[in-house]
Amino acid sequence: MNALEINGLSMHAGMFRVGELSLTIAEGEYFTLMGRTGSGKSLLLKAVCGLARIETGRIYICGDDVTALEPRFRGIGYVPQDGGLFPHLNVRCNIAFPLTVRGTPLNRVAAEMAEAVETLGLTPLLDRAIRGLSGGERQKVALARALACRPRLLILDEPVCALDEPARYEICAELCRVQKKFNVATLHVCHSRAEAEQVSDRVGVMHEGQLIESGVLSKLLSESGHEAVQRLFKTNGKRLNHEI
Ligand SMILES: Nc1ncnc2c1ncn2[C@@H]1O[C@H](COP(=O)(O)OP(=O)(O)OP(=O)(O)O)[C@@H](O)[C@H]1O
Repeated sequence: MNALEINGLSMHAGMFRVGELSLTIAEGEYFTLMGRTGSGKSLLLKAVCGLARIETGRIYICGDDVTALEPRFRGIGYVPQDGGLFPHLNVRCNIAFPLTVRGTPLNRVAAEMAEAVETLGLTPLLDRAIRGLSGGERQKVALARALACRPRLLILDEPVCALDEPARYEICAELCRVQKKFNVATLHVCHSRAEAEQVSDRVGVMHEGQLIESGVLSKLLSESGHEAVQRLFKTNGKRLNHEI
């Protein structure tokens, strides 16, 4: 069974149109979505999360049709670009937040979040305020929060874009390790070929609202005849590790 299946999705925002677009991500697969700025990646993520209205198509998560479901019932762990942490809550309360809003009994919250906390080495930070954490620590907290509810699909929107290069590498290595440990299918938007090479099983390329190519990155690099794909990776490859 696929972790995510999108069939014939179309939507628009202002004058911009996405689709029709179909995509599948297998159970446990790490899928990276790339594309020039403004190609529609964030709109697609919002549609999958249930934060934007679609016009046609269906979205299935682990076989369940979630097209009409509210975001909180879709079983998605979402890490937005800026981490989206609550500055007035400490690390522990940030990670616990999705469990408490789903009504997890208070005496079960610590146990439910323990694996995510331990896997990401966050135990020493639990009582810290969000202010004062490093960028990498914030990203780990955001990731632990997304994993605490044991999502069926993890969605990461440029999760390391605010970090310097060594920190990006470290957090991406951590992402791979944690993703495998939780065996959670992952949809990760990024702009860096180096990042995609480090984490992905497969890569998809969006261009002007369409998913124009998807596959193993090395194959896309050597075999794709699509001009937009070649242009994307040519620019990206020359300035490896830099955003386009
Ligand atoms: N609410 C909106 N109203 C009008 N236009 C929108 C709206 N949201 C997005 N767009 C437009 O849709 C297009 C795609 O936006 P989107 O944010 O999905 O791009 P992206 O590929 O995620 O870009 P980036 O890599 O820069 O984050 C852009 O031209 C954007 O201006």
